[in-house]
Amino acid sequence: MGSTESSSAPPPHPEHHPLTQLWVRYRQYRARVVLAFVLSTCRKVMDVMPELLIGAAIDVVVRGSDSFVATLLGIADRRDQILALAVINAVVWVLESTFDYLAALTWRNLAQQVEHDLRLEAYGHVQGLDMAWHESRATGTTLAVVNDDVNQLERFLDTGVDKLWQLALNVVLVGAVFALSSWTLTLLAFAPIPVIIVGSLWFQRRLEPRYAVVRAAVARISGLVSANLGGMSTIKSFTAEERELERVREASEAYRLANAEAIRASAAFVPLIRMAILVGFTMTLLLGGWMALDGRLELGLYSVLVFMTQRLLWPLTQVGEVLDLYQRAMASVRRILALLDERPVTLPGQRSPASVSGRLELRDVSAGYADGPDVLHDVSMVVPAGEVHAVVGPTGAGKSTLLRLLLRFTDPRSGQVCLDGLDLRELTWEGLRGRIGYVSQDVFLFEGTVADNIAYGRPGACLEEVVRAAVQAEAAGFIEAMPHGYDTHVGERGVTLSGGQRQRLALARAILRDPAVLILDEATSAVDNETEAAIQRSLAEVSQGRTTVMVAHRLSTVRHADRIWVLADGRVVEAGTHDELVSRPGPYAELWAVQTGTQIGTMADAEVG
Ligand SMILES: Nc1ncnc2c1ncn2[C@@H]1O[C@H](COP(=O)(O)OP(=O)(O)OP(=O)(O)O)[C@@H](O)[C@H]1O
Repeated sequence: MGSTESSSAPPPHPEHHPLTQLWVRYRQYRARVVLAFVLSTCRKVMDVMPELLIGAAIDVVVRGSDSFVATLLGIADRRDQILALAVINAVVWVLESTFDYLAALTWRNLAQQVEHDLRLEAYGHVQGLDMAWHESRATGTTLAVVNDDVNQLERFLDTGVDKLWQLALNVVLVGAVFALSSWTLTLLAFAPIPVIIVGSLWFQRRLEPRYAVVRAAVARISGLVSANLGGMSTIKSFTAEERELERVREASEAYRLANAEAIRASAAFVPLIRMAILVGFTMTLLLGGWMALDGRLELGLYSVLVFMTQRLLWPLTQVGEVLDLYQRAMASVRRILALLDERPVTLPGQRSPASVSGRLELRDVSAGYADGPDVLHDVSMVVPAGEVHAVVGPTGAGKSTLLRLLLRFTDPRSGQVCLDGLDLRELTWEGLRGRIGYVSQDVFLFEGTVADNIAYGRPGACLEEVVRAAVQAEAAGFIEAMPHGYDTHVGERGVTLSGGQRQRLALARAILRDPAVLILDEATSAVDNETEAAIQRSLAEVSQGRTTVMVAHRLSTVRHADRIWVLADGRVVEAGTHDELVSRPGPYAELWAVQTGTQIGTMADAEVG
């Protein structure tokens, strides 16, 4: 859904009713929705027939050759008339069962299809939103929309819409039978309906905000639990289990109370409706009976109307339940549509050059987050194609922000970032990110095998290529030592691996991509000195012919870089080779002295680690 057809539909007005918005947005379902309504209607028509047939049968018994059936079908014999009614009855039941089956099939398949498509659309949409959007929103909140809210709509489409339609049809069809029989009884039987409708609308208005609160409470629990599961080691290390349990208890209690509020309102509905029904049913029974005794109403018709009053009014007790489902679904649809209406700020460009040399340039770049102050100020730097450059500086200096600009996770507030002289904003995602191998500070591994995780860098890579990348990233040794080697399953987020092992897998993944640009954000911070030295050697090899930008705290990691950029407070304060920088007093030389434990200026050739 969505990607093709919904995008060609005119954009629905956000203030329109959620169902109208769905109808406008997803025109591909319209034919199936209409078919489902037609089948439901046929089923309902068949459904009211048996009562009419009972009335006709009583009429046959009472009036014989003057009966309605005799007149209509031209059958004189009473036994034959009853036989004819029995045959019609059998046909009606078979038809009803058939329509019932087809209607249920259509509604349910539609519900499943919508659920499937909407979930995919919502997830696809979320993936397209800016990193800033993701960082500002609890994962669980988004999860609640993609899972729970989409399910809620499915439940409504599965049974709710059909039930609502059946109720409405019921009123119309039974109303027609009444109207054709006796106006007095019609008025009596229908008298409670306005009470029921006004009551329903009143309840609906009261329920709506309550369900919005319920949905928000669900999202809160989901957000909290998913964040806590991700941070379990921190919770345990601070023995904060009790505190966290308490926070979840509070969130769950808020959900329970919100639900209790909604239930209190919805549960009062049915008893109210029952009282209204009592009046209508009693009046039909009483006055209809008197009219039959007076000979003003045929006996057959009297029995039909008594049954029909039941049929008319009792189903209306379900209005509360259906409205319940309806309100929950509408609250969910609003949230889904609000998510789908989120627009990414960072949009891809149109260009995707066939080949890229990898020259990077920042021209007077200033950048920041949301409404906050600039965290990079007028940064200008050039990384010629094929060179290895490092960005160092104290924590909070803006190093990661600079890397984010290179990947276009965010755009500069002013200035330009260019690849091969082209502003990154002109490039497609594939044209930019497709050229980059990125190893982030917080390595993300997927549920799957080691080989799968490395091959993520280039789907379709053969095992030989995967192994070669692993060797280059100094990962082959520990992978081969694992019980199943490359087929070893790494748990969610790679929790079964050490930090250093995860980093090396991520490096192998980036190398396998064979990118023009390699971006490493603290890519070797978690490995020991020996492994780091080994990775350095392999990096020297893999960075041949590709531009590499690396951020590192450990200066020993970057000392062989072609150029080192020193950032402080969001500005470039120094730049040069390691030897140049250590040979003159400045922040780099100071940092180097601190890290090697030597005097400034005397340790240009110091070996570290
Ligand atoms: N997602 C964000 N939203 C708002 N501010 C942010 C965000 N990420 C970073 N910052 C702020 O931007 C500034 C620069 O942060 P950045 O992560 O770029 O520094 P860094 O040099 O990489 O630090 P570190 O060495 O600790 O990783 C900091 O003041 C930080 O608080």
